[in-house]
Amino acid sequence: MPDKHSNAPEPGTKLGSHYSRCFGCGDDALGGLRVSSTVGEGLSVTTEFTVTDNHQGAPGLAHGGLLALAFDEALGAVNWLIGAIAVTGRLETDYLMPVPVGTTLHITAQCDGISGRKIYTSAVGRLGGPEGEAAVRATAIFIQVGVDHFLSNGRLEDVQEAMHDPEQLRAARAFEVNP
Ligand SMILES: CCCCCCCCCCCC(=O)SCCNC(=O)CCNC(=O)[C@H](O)C(C)(C)COP(=O)(O)OP(=O)(O)OC[C@H]1O[C@@H](n2cnc3c(N)ncnc32)[C@H](O)[C@@H]1OP(=O)(O)O
Repeated sequence: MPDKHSNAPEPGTKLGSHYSRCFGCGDDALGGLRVSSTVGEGLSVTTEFTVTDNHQGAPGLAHGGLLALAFDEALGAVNWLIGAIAVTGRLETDYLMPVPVGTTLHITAQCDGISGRKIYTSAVGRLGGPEGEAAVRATAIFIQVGVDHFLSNGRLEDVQEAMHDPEQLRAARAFEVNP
């Protein structure tokens, strides 16, 4: 298990978006999920995702791919706690119960360990409250990368815009512990 970084936010702290145009957590992504995560105990976060009319796959039920997105965000937020910049290498989801429109999925995500650049994480999403019945479970492996991953692979205009965005710079500073 990695140590929690000494600069990691305290439990109860709401984590911001890592990028304003992120479809999972950004405020500027049209139709995006806009989920936000809160620091939990140890190396964990909690994330709530409320299913709306726009998130349907089958009539009245959440689309599994969008649920996977919410889990990708929640699991990825764990990386803030260890000061790691990382991208999703593998994401596995188990759908245990249908998730109806109008319900809120209460997700708890945690770090399970690291090995080299790999960060192993897992999460459970419950309905009806944080102690409710488990509806979705997920595991993910994130791979630590350097900032050059985004500079080399991202679209230049987006990278440049992000580099001039004070909010984005604030998010990037949170990762400076492991540039
Ligand atoms: C500024 C603030 C911004 C902050 C920005 C925060 C961004 C969050 C974004 C939100 C989350 C996303 O959507 S991320 C977007 C979706 N994901 C991606 O686009 C990733 C695309 N894939 C890649 O770019 C690449 O394949 C990488 C970087 C993941 C790995 O390439 P690499 O760097 O050459 O590393 P490589 O040597 O192959 O692998 C290193 C180790 O990881 C393992 N590994 C590699 N890929 C996988 C995999 N898919 N599943 C399992 N394990 C894997 C290898 O076995 C190896 O283990 P061992 O031999 O050492 O044991």
